[in-house]
Amino acid sequence: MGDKERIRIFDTTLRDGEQAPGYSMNLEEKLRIASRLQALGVDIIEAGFAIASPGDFESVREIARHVDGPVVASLARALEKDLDAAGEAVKEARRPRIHLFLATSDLHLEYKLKMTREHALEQVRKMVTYARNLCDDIEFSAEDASRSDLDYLCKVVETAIASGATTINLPDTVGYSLPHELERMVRTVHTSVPNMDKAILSVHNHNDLGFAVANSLAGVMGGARQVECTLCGIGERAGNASLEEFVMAVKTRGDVLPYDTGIDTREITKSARLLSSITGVSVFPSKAIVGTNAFAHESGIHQHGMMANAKTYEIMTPESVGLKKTALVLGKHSGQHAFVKRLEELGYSLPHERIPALFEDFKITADRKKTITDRDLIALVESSSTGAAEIWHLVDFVVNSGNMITSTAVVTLSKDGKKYQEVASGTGPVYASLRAVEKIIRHPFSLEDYKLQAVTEHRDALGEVLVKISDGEGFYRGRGVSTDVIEASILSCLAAVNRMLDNSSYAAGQGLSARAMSFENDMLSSHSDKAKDREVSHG
Ligand SMILES: CC(=O)SCCNC(=O)CCNC(=O)[C@H](O)C(C)(C)COP(=O)(O)OP(=O)(O)OC[C@H]1O[C@@H](n2cnc3c(N)ncnc32)[C@H](O)[C@@H]1OP(=O)(O)O
Ligand SMILES: CC(C)C(=O)C(=O)O
Repeated sequence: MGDKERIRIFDTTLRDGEQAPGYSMNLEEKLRIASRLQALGVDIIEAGFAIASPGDFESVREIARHVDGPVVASLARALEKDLDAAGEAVKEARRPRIHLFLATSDLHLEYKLKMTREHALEQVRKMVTYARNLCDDIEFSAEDASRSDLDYLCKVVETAIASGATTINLPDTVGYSLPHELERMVRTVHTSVPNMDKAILSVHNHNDLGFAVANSLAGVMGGARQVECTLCGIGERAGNASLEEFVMAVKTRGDVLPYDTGIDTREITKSARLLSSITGVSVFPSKAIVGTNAFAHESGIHQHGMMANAKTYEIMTPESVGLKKTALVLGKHSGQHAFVKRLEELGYSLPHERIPALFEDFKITADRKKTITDRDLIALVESSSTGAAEIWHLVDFVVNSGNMITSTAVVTLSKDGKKYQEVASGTGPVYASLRAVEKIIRHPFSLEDYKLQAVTEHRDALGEVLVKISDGEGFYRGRGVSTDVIEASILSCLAAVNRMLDNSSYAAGQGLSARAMSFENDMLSSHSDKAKDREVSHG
């Protein structure tokens, strides 16, 4: 680390970040973010824009009072009243800073500020001098620097430093620069402003074209030693450079980037989560570093590689950003290696020969559901066949139902490789389907109990149906699981039917239905007993 140059991290989550619609925070929330930023190890916290409102002033002042370590800054226009407010708000900070700005591009000067270049230069001289009399640490930003005439920009920077600025910030205010242009601007200011050695050069990049982090790295290569950024990249319009992306780029590519930051990267995830919980805005799942997918793998080939060596598909460890571990998410792209591993983690060491069928069921479920949770897997394993002979199988079904019509169901089952189809109607689609089953199997039964419940959360949850049927000889239970409740109902009914028919042939030999009865007794005495439950499941 010794030969690496230190880049200061200037966090503006509470100022530029808060300027994004939907990200307003109250005093208590800002204090929580500020103390998180302190734990993260940022060098400067821009706490707000003191003149903007009494609430903003109060927030800056309270953060200045509470923060211990980082510099606390307030933004100000190049106006005495703004500088007075900013100076007053940060004065109790252990390390206060006033950050004033004035635009330098002809576009902003002519249309927005209605100033000539000369007038603006004089205003910079006067206002930086004024600010320096209020505070020793003065940052001057040349707003819209990247669209400013470069010679004029250099003159403004020289004047600001001569008037007492200790940090010079060159914003790409509208995210217009390409990385090589940004680097060139910073390098030109760095090498041609005569008194540049008396101030630190800084960059502040917006993300309108998605270059904010790339431009920040380019700025550093051009000579900047302060980078302005925000948690999760929030900020005006498309946002600012994201703190976590810049910091992790510097850390991860330390082989070619001879820089270092003071950030404790293990605090990153916690910080992003706090921001999200305070603002109520969730992080885009694919967001680099802090998105829920940033350390998650769903495809079989990647999961297999990850199980062999995590470096195959991860360039940084989840622990390095404060995450516990990589997530191997099971979905339709997953393979058997990850599937078996997850089952083992859930406590299922299944015989080898059961895996292909289970995996096939898993793929069918995964085609229907967006993600497969642990509860889905448990439901799949638990509902796989282990008990009664599989006499009848579901081939397909169609139901026609509505609140103004009688429900009808067309069900096709197979037995010994032959298909059988029946149509039935009923007061609801489940009833109609079960009647069609009854017609096909030609063995009357009554439905004694029916329970439907979601086994997993979310709208695409697996539904579990538990039925109890009776043929007058005994009671038989069945369980079915599917994302479709009608299908789950038919499957549960078939599980019970197969049990019933299996038992009938047994009973025909024995002359009684003792097995069914004793099973029923078991079920009644231990309703939640998984082993019994498995005994009647349909495969
Ligand atoms: C690039 C950036 O992110 S800059 C920061 C942007 N953030 C914000 O604007 C959030 C906080 N802002 C506010 O609360 C308000 O805009 C205030 C309190 C600062 C000013 O409000 P108002 O006095 O009502 O002015 P308003 O916002 O309508 O217009 C901006 C005024 O500031 C002037 N101005 C803009 N930038 C500067 C500057 N750097 N130095 C001096 N004056 C400036 C404009 O010319 C305009 O002046 P005018 O009122 O004489 O025409
Ligand atoms: C005030 C400056 C730093 C700014 O936010 C910008 O130019 O985007």
